[in-house]
Amino acid sequence: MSCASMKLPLIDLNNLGENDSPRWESTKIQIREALQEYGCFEATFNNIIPFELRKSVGDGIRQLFDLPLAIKLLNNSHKPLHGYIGQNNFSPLMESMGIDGALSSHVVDTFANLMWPDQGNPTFSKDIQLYCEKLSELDKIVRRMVVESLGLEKYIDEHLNSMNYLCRFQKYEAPRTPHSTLGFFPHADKNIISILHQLNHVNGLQILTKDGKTWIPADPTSLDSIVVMVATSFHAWTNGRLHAPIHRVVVSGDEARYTIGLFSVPKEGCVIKTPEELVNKDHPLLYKPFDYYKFIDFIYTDAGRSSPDPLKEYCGA
Ligand SMILES: O=C(O)CCC(=O)C(=O)O
Ligand SMILES: [Fe+2]
Repeated sequence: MSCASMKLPLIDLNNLGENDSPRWESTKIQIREALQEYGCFEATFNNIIPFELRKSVGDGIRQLFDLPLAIKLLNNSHKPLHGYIGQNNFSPLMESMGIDGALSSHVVDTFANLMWPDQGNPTFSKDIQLYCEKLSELDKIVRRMVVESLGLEKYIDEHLNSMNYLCRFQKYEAPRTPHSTLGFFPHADKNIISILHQLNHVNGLQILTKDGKTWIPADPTSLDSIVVMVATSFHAWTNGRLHAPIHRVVVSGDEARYTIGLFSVPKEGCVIKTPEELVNKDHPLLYKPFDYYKFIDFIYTDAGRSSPDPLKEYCGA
């Protein structure tokens, strides 16, 4: 069932101050609780992403999806889910594109030159870089707080340095029917942390509660707010202390939905290994160390596709 009256925890991340300040410490507790119980929260972060930047990013992404299909198909990648996805059988209303390594100006310029071959798109490049830079700060704050809250300060640098950032843009075509239609099938993300930002007024993201009974609408309180979500590999690293929620997108009406996501993804060759400090009698080891991209390859095998819990299937302890 879907429950319109339930809401995600709302956490204000403006003016956090230094590590160890009272605001930092109290926010850390809120984040840890939200990620344990819901696997996600809604963050207000409006001092960090100016209104003009959000608007300009939104305009750029509309222009991007309006490009001819032959151009959009040039956004390809050998990694699954990193390049263009057209209206596929699983999610026919969705179209999605990605920039792998979006904090590098060279990477973003290369993408823009591919999409707009005449003269690139300097506004788009500048906006996306700045935007990803800002959202990556948010990702780092959240990961630092989680690691601190687990008493694992000594792992912070290693943890912060072992990630790349994948930026993805999503468009969900308006179904133009009165009833709700699935825009993105139910799934848990596989990476570390996903940050999702809805760019227009068309809602649709829903998060399944931990007990699997209720879909909570993640409708943003304001267009400045952002959803921060735990993905499977972070759930594994924390030995199950953080929940990686199943989520889906359901759309209705006559207007397309646009979103942008920034995903922290382990670097190539990175092995996810639960720190020994998190394993004890009450918390037996859930997953053996695994190579992130080998796990992703497994998901696309027959065994991976048919498993309700592919990580457990792949490397359950
Ligand atoms: O577009 C959205 O709101 C959700 C996208 C999503 O779940 C994903 O890209 O993994
Ligand atoms: Fe997702």
